[in-house]
Amino acid sequence: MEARFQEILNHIKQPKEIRLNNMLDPFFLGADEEEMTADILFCTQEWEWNQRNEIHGGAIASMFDTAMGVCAAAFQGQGSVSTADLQVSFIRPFLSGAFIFSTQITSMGKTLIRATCVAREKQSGKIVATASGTFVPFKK
Ligand SMILES: CCCCCCCCCCCCCCCC(=O)SCCNC(=O)CCNC(=O)[C@H](O)C(C)(C)COP(=O)(O)OP(=O)(O)OC[C@H]1O[C@@H](n2cnc3c(N)ncnc32)[C@H](O)[C@@H]1OP(=O)(O)O
Repeated sequence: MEARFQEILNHIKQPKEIRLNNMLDPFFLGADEEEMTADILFCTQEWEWNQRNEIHGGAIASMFDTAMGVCAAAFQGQGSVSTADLQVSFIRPFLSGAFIFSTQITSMGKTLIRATCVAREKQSGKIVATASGTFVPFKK
């Protein structure tokens, strides 16, 4: 399973062009195949800041999209996924540093993959945001 995650992350980090997934720079920490859970680390960057020097909510939503999308693609075994919906709760500001996004694939259906994700500040372990999303195997 680790090889599959690395394959996906290498794939999204490879392009020389500027791409959002690439710029967010996700780092794989570990996965449990039976539980369909995985941890992905994001280290915040200055371009993600809002005017108050917090991480912009859109960047946080993108981290959730990438974390859960990578997990959905990894646990489905092959191919990519499209995001059908994404719901985010912003609990505490992302001030700086590193954040661990722990995804759980809650349902691997025939047509829909459902996931939840909890983001914690790495240093304190405090929950800073939560999300849920629905993903669809990419057909084209
Ligand atoms: C080596 C390893 C490799 C593996 C590599 C894994 C990488 C893994 C990374 C995961 C990490 C990233 C995660 C972020 C992922 C996102 O950023 S995805 C971007 C945001 N999401 C979207 O844009 C999804 C847009 N929505 C849709 O495509 C569809 O609504 C859904 C979600 C597939 C659901 O399908 P559906 O309900 O059956 O709808 P469907 O009728 O198929 O499509 C609706 C319309 O969209 C059109 N459409 C659908 N897809 C397309 C398309 N691609 N082009 C043009 N039109 C399209 C259809 O033609 C249709 O248009 P009309 O015929 O009505 O005019």
